[in-house]
Formats: sequence, structure tokens, C-alpha cells
Amino acid sequence: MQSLAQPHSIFNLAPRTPRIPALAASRSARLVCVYKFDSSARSDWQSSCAILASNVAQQRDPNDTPVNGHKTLDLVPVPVVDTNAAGALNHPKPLTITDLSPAPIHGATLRVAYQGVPGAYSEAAAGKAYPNCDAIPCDQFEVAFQAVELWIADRAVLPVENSLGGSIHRNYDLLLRHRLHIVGEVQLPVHHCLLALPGVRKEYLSRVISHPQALAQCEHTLTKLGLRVAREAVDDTAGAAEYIAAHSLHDTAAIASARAAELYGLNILADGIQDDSSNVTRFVMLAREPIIPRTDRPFKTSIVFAHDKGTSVLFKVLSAFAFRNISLTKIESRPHRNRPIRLVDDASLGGTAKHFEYMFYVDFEASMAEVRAQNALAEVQEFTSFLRVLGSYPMDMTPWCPSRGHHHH
Ligand SMILES: O=C(O)C(=O)C[C@]1(C(=O)O)C=C[C@@H](O)C=C1
Repeated sequence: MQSLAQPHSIFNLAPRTPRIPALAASRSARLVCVYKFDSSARSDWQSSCAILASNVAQQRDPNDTPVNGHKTLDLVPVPVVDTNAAGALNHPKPLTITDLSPAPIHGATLRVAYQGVPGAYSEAAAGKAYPNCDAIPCDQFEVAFQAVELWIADRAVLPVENSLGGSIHRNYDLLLRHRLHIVGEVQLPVHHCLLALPGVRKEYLSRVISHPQALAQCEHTLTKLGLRVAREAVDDTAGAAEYIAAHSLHDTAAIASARAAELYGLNILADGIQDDSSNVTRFVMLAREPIIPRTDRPFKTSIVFAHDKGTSVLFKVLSAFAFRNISLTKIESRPHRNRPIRLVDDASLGGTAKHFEYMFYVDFEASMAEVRAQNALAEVQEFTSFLRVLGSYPMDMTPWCPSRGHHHH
């Protein structure tokens, strides 16, 4: 998420207490946890996470107060089991059946991490994916991933693509960098409003701020509304609304949800300002453990692969699905971060060719419980140098209800 203008970077939006700040020493910390987990020393692993969790709690700025008095998130550290304490005899505590369950303890509220502040579309997506969940705001996507990896949250909800703006590329890169599994998807109709402080009229505005995707989704409508003013990107839509309220900005409007207007005390100047009334964002749900694929309802599977060299590799890979009548719903290519370029010296070409290397992300309509999907992947593996199944999960089949409201001219 880039912030074009310095004054509106997320750091200057005065991150409030309920959000989990980025963890400074997170990278090494995560490695420690993964190692301990692999060695099955669950209690050691839990204590390292507890230390991390309390670091997170300490990093919060006690002077930060929310605009609208949101409940402060208290990061309850995982209970520390001190294996060195007298009485513990240095033996690791035996695992119990509940330790083995990836699902939360029965009856406990599912904690779902999302990027943004209350009123963001990602929060609504978390609520659609997991009704009655405890939605945990995070100031960056990276933090939402870490919250799940460190057991501070049970799931993360991540926007991956929008019907107007296309793929959210950075999130594809994050899926690869982290080890979480896709366990579901939700498609959320995104209905944007133009918000300003009470009493502010369109004519007073000299800038519109929002998430870059939201600005892109309303580009034409803003122009049609006569708003040929500066547009500035911030980290999330609701954060833009909060910023206007917190700084009493009378010359600035935000593009955000009606719920954000309510939460931050702003007026709705225009309703349904997305350029297309069927504006939809697709989110994926992430968990530490994959779900067991089934065949009793429509499933989707997401994979990522790379290939070394060879002729028509992409064609061969895609034909593995086509010959089995498996439909692809999405294909995306991203730079191969570890090896972005392949140099080919060729005298007949008169020098060195620099080929760009890619990671390919493919979603297809089949469950990994189906033999045809297993066979297709076995074949894909033959043509690729790297292959990972990101998840096999139920498709969002909720009935189509386009965003209400119409354009304002
Ligand atoms: O800023 C928000 O409210 C978000 O939830 C992020 C986000 C995105 O990343 O695309 C989600 C849905 C909309 O497409 C606009 C913004």
C-alpha cells in the first residue's frame, strides 16, 4: 500500500490503540516460532509467542486515543509455561487433544485480523466470512499475517482482487512469503460514499483522500461530480474518514463506506460513487492449517508455480486443466522475487537477452479431493520447478445482489 502524500501515511493517521502495530523484530521472531513448532515443543513455542505478544502490547502508544472511543484491544498473551521453574522438571508439558485442534476452543469467538480501521471494507468482509467474529484491526497486511502466525488471531481476511481495479498485487506476494493457507473466499459488493464533515459542501473541497483502490474505483464518477481536485492515497478507506474527523479538515473528503460515515461522524455528500454499480472485491480467508477438501459443494483451488525454462510451459500447464474440463477462474503473473531475470548470452542475437521470470498464480474450479484435480497437479509438477497449493476451499456462492444506489451526476 503506497501512500502518495506524506501527511496521510498510516503513521501520521495516528494509529490508535486497537490496531496492532508492526512488530519490529518480527522476522527473526517468526523463525523461532516455526522452529519450535516443528520440534513439537509446544510449551516453548507458546512462551516465545507470549513474549512476542507482550512486546506488541508494550509498543502501543498509551497517549493515542480513538476518535470514536472504540474498545481497546487487549492482546492477551498466550499463557507462559516456564519449563525452567522448579516443579516443571524441565520436561515439556504433554500435548492434550485441544492443542492439536486448529479450530478455536468451542464457544470462543473467532478472532479475525484485517487491514484497516473499523468501517473498512475488509472489516465488513471479515464479518461476512465469519459472522459474529471478533474483527481485529491491523495497520498493515503484514501485521495481519503475523497476528495469525503468532496465534493472536485465528484467521486473516485479505483483499486479492477487485472487479474494477484488478489484482491487489502486493497481497499475492505476501501469500507466497508467508506459510498461511487459503481456507475460503468472500466476495463483497463495494458501495462507496463521498464523506465530509457536517456543513461541508462539494464546492469547498480541495482534495479527496482514500485507499488507492477506492480512488481508482471512483475515478470517473468524481470527475462527473465536478471534483477536479487533488486525490491522495491513504492506507484504508475508513482511515481516511477518521483522519478528516480527527483533524477537522473542512477542505477534504474521503471515499469510504456509509458505516465509516456513521463511526466517524461524517456526512454523506454522494452515495454509490463507484464507477460500476456491480463493484465487487474478492477476499480470501487465511488460517494456519488448511481445511480438508470436500466434494459435496463447489470448491476452488489456488496454486502458484514457477518454471525454469522450456518451450510452451505455460501452455502445457494450462492444458493439464483444460483436458480434464477444469475451468480456470483466474491467472496472474508476478515477478519471480528470488530470480527476477534470466540472462541468455547469444551471439546470434547480438548480445545478452534479459528474460523476465515470473511466478504464476492460478485459481481453478475443482477440489483437491477430486482425482482429476490431483492428476492435473501431478502433471503440472512435471513442467514446473516450483509448485505450491495455496489452498482448496469452498467457492463463495452467495446470491448475486449488486451494490444498491446509482451514480450521481
Ligand atoms: O480500505 C479499505 O476499506 C479496504 O478494506 C481495502 C480495499 C482494497 O484493498 O481494495 C477493499 C475493498 C475496496 O476494494 C477498497 C479497498
